[in-house]
Amino acid sequence: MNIKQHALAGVVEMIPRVFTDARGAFFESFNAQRFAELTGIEENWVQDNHSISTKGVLRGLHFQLPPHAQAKLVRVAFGRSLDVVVDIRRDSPTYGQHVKVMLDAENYNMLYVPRGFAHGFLALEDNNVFLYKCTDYYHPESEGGLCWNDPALNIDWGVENPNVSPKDAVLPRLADFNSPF
Ligand SMILES: Cc1cn([C@H]2C[C@H](O)[C@@H](COP(=O)(O)OP(=O)(O)O[C@H]3O[C@H](C)C(=O)[C@H](O)[C@H]3O)O2)c(=O)[nH]c1=O
Repeated sequence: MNIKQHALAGVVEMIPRVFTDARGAFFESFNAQRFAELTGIEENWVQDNHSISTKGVLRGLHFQLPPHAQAKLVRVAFGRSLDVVVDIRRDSPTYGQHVKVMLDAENYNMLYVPRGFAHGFLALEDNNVFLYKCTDYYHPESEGGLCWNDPALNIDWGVENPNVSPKDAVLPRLADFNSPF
């Protein structure tokens, strides 16, 4: 497995070692020991999520508030997604900044999203299968989010009118968000 640090401290992309043969391919999609060795990060992963989207669906930008904040390990098992992570750690020098990572099932890459970051993705193909591990359980009372097209975030999603849930359509802008991170 190779890792790539991104511009936002703590956000790490991993590309696993893939074994191919005449039958197809095999790779370890998660190995706690290898993860800790490579990233120096020790996490207790407690929940796996499986998210299926049609092309043009945008989910985000989401997070859970402390004490139920989640780190996530995200990947695409079928299709491609433009994954976006926004730094919402109030004292961070990169507060409000984002990174975009193309998660492609054919590249097998995955992304570690630490606590203190808002997360979202745009499904670029139909039957998009987005899988991710979380370090805390779903706690709906702690759900938070930011508006996907907040001009202050300046995120170029590459689309004008994604398919956004009614809940996501009314998420606040960064200026109206008082970060507890
Ligand atoms: C997240 C979650 C949702 N649900 C239920 C609640 C709703 O009845 C239904 C859909 O939930 P929601 O519309 O919040 O799903 P997404 O819009 O995909 O939310 C996720 O999208 C972005 C990309 C994230 O990073 C978060 O993990 C998460 O917020 O699943 C659960 O039962 N458990 C869960 O962990």
